[in-house]
Parts: sequence; C-alpha cells; structure tokens
Amino acid sequence: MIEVKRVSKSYSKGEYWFREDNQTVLKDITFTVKAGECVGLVGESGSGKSTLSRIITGLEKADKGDVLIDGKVVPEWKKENKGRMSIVFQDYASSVNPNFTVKEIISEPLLALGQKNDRIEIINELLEKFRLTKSLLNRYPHEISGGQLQRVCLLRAISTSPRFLVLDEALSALDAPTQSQLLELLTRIKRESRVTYLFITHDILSAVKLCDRILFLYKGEIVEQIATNQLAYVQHEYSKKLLHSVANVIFQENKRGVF
Ligand SMILES: Nc1ncnc2c1ncn2[C@@H]1O[C@H](COP(=O)(O)OP(=O)(O)OP(=O)(O)O)[C@@H](O)[C@H]1O
Repeated sequence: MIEVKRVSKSYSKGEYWFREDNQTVLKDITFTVKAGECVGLVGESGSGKSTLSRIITGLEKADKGDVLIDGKVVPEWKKENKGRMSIVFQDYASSVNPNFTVKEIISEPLLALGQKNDRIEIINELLEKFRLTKSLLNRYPHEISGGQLQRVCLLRAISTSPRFLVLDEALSALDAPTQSQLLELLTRIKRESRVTYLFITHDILSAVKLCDRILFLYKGEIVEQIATNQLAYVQHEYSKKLLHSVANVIFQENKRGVF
C-alpha cells in the first residue's frame, strides 16, 4: 500500500557568506508497508522519525525521492480518500481546539465527511471501546486528564475508519499502565479492521508488542528492517543494542504470554 522510495531530506543550519550549512536528516530511505500491516519505526531522539512521518503523511516535502500510497502521490491519494488517513501526535494537548468540548472534538472529522446522522451512534460505540464515559463529552480538554485526552485523540483518529493510521510517539507521554491499555486496544483494532499502521516510537518495547515488523532508524538511515518474530536475528549493532536493553523484559513478558 505504502511505498517510500529513496527519500532524503536536509535542513539548513544557517547561511554564511561563503556557503549554506545543511544538516542531512534523512538519507535514502526506502521501505514498503503492505495493506493491513503494522510497521514500527524505531529510533532515538533526533534520528529523523518525525521528519519522515511528516513526509509520509504529506505535511512536508522530501528533497529527493517519492512516497506513494496505492501507487499515487500522497496529496492525490488524500484528496481521493478523505478521512482515510489519520495521524496522532505525542503532543495531544496542542492537537485539539481548547475551546471545543470533547464531543465537538470527536465530531469534527465525522462532520467534515458529512456524517451527521449516525455520528452519535459511532461516538457512543467508540467511547465504550476506549473506556471513556459519556460524562466526558461535555467537558473541555483542560477538564480531563492527559491520558483521557490522548484516548480522545486516538478515538477521533479512528472514528472515520481510516485505512492508514500514523501514530507518532502517540503513547510516549502516558504512564505505563495507560500505555499498556492503549497498546491492547490498538492491537484489538488491528485484528478487527484492515487498518495499516505506522507506529513511530523511541520505545522498542511498545513496538515489539504492537508491530508485525520493525524498521530501525539510526542517524537518518534505516539500518535494519525485520519481522518482530525474527528479532532474535538482528544484525546491526544499533538494533542489537536497543534490543539488549529490553531483552529481559521481553523474555519475562514472553513467558507470561504477552507477545
Ligand atoms: N523544520 C526543521 N528545521 C530545521 N531542522 C529541523 C526541522 N525539523 C527537524 N529538524 C532537525 O532534524 C533532526 C531530526 O528531527 P526529528 O524531529 O525528525 O527527529 P525525531 O527522531 O522525531 O526526534 P524526537 O524523537 O526527539 O522527536 C533534528 O536534529 C531536528 O533538530
């Protein structure tokens, strides 16, 4: 479904009278994501994850290379597939209008798609799925907790039944139990629908729990991509180091049948 072909991106670090100083953030990135697949993009802070997610979702342009969805360039695909791509960012507080109630926040994309009649039914069903009570609907963002607000953002993102869901550090600001609950929920949504996920995170453990395949992004390059059930065979030093740091947890959770 998604093809990322030889994408590169640099930013200007500043101009001097004799030259412009550039920082290369992404180097020749190539990978594909099949329909219905859940791919994790894992990398440390500053490795270029968000830049890549902005390019893939059409919010920013690459200097070189292409991103195609179903064979079409991203703006064209988005135009023809309104509401079928959703993005959830880490900074959920600034992703919502503070003057809107939760109900208005959730309704926004559905109304934009002209779904007026069955909107309340969809919202009620989703509230239950996301373990949110109806009493939150009339509250404003500052009147609910961060965990609840991030659930609202996730709920809003899947309300339009997207085909492609990008989660850019979407769970990173949450505490461990809330993260765990939401990972379970995302896994359930993955099983029930044919949604394609791109799960961007610095947290290898949550990627292992959710994703079918993991791409390791190191200093702007994809140094390794491997199926989650083959992680024991990673080759690159960076992937080995990351996995080593959580090997014990993976081993314990494997025994408990979490994976
Ligand atoms: N608009 C921009 N202009 C200039 N430099 C930028 C811009 N956006 C990102 N960068 C730089 O590109 C590099 C990669 O940033 P990016 O946000 O993509 O990394 P990241 O892996 O998502 O990091 P984090 O996990 O900390 O958000 C950083 O050095 C950042 O300062």
